[in-house]
Amino acid sequence: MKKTIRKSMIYLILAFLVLTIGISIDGYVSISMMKIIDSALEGNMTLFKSEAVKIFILIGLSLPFSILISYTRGLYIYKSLVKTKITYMERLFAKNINEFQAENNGVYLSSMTNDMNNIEKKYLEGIYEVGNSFIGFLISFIVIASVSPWALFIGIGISVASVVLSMIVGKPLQKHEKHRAELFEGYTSYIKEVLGAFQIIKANNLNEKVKDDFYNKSKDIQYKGYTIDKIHTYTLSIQQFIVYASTFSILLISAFMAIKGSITTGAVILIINNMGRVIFPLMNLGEWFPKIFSVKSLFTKLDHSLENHEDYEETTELNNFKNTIEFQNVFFSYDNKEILNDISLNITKGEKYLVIGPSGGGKSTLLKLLRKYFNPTKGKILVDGNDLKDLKKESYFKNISNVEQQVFLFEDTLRNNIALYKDYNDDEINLAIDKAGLKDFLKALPNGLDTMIYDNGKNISGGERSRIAIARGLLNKSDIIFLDEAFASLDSNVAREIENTLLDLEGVTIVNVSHVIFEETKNRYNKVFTVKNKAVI
Ligand SMILES: Nc1ncnc2c1ncn2[C@@H]1O[C@H](COP(=O)(O)OP(=O)(O)OP(=O)(O)O)[C@@H](O)[C@H]1O
Repeated sequence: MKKTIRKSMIYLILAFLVLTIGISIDGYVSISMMKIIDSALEGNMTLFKSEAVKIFILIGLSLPFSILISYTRGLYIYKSLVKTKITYMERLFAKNINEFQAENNGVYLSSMTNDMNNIEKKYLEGIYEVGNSFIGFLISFIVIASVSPWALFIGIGISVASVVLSMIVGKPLQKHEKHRAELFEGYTSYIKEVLGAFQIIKANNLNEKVKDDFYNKSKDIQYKGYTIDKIHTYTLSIQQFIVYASTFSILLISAFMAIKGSITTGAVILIINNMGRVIFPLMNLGEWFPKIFSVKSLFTKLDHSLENHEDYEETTELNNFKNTIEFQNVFFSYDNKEILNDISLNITKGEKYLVIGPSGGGKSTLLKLLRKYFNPTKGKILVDGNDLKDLKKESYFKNISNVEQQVFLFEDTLRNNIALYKDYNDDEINLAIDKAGLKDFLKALPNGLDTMIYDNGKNISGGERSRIAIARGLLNKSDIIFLDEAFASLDSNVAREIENTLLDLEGVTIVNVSHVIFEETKNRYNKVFTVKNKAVI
């Protein structure tokens, strides 16, 4: 993820360039001020006139530059953050389905909210602030050093002490930030779960338990935040002490030098004026370095959660499914739990298959292998002679439609939910709706296909959801449709009707995992597979 941010470096360089010019103008203004004060003390009218003109020009320039400084800063943060978020999404959707499902979604939710916020507030803003401080410090330092080289030595001492201190403090902070990010993951998952289980919690009087759990989780996060803030406060106090002690040393030295006559009164005022510009950047460095270091562990965590552990290179495209899917001595285990043992079977294009068997027997697992969510632990699945493992996911997925047990509905129109954002005309959509048994449902909707579905279809019944998923599959005109308990929420007449429609589809291969079995439709399947005791009969 860090590499992504580096790609927005050009905006950072632009921002620093504008910053350097803006701060240099301020530096010139203070040198001019020194000369004007000295000209007044010496009664030198020529010097006064030339410096007065200069100072007006410089002050005139400072306005557009201060506007440009905030504009380029904003542009850098905006471009870098958008790029980081987009890269995160791209990498997230490059994850294998099985590996994504193995993780708790809370990890990703927390990364997209809390971690991204930390990257913006601590890393991106931190890098800018460090650059700003460094440039500011350097220019004020040159300005002071041009009238008093002694300040140079003291300044170097201050910088070294501040930077070393920040590095030392940065280490434990990294550990605490990493721990806080982990606590946030747990917290986000918990909130997701509690909101999802709102009805169950209310109906079973679990409010008190939820309150206690919530208290413990929030307390841990807040306490971690408090620990991190404490470390920041200690560092800042020590930094302030170092900076103040050094500042007053510079002040005393410059006053002493003025008494001795080695610098002018104007130079003393210049040093005092610029002292703030040296102090502030140093304190800023002390504040931002530890924050930047603390985010380093977040990048490692993000990269780790986005990695695919099984990094197999898929090499083959599948344009159309033409002949067969063949299981050759397939074994499959979740971790060490064996579910399928030495399965060999054939699925032929255009034929219809019913998959039945006891609960927990492995029917959905068989379907997951067919859907390429998992690869076999041993053995091969060949699609038209190509190893399914080698088929590029996108090309395989174009040929199949999945009607899942859990149907997700987007917050969008019914049309987009059925067409899944692809270009189909109303006639095609209406035909799929008819075949999926959604005609009466559509008639009753106030805006027909343009009716909005909200909040994952909370006003839509389980049966209507299944029929929307079936309509998706029919509209997609895929070569293969995989159904997993698609009829479970439908009344028997509707279920039988839709099943017949699916069985009538010519040239389309259907694999239907179902507990709902009708004797009259069962006979229409070319084969019935029973998945039981790790075998398929
Ligand atoms: N992701 C997973 N990790 C570990 N074990 C799993 C996973 N998914 C399923 N299992 C286990 O594998 C076995 C087979 O599950 P599967 O979902 O394939 O059964 P099924 O026949 O479809 O059951 P049902 O009819 O109840 O849906 C079960 O014992 C289940 O607990």
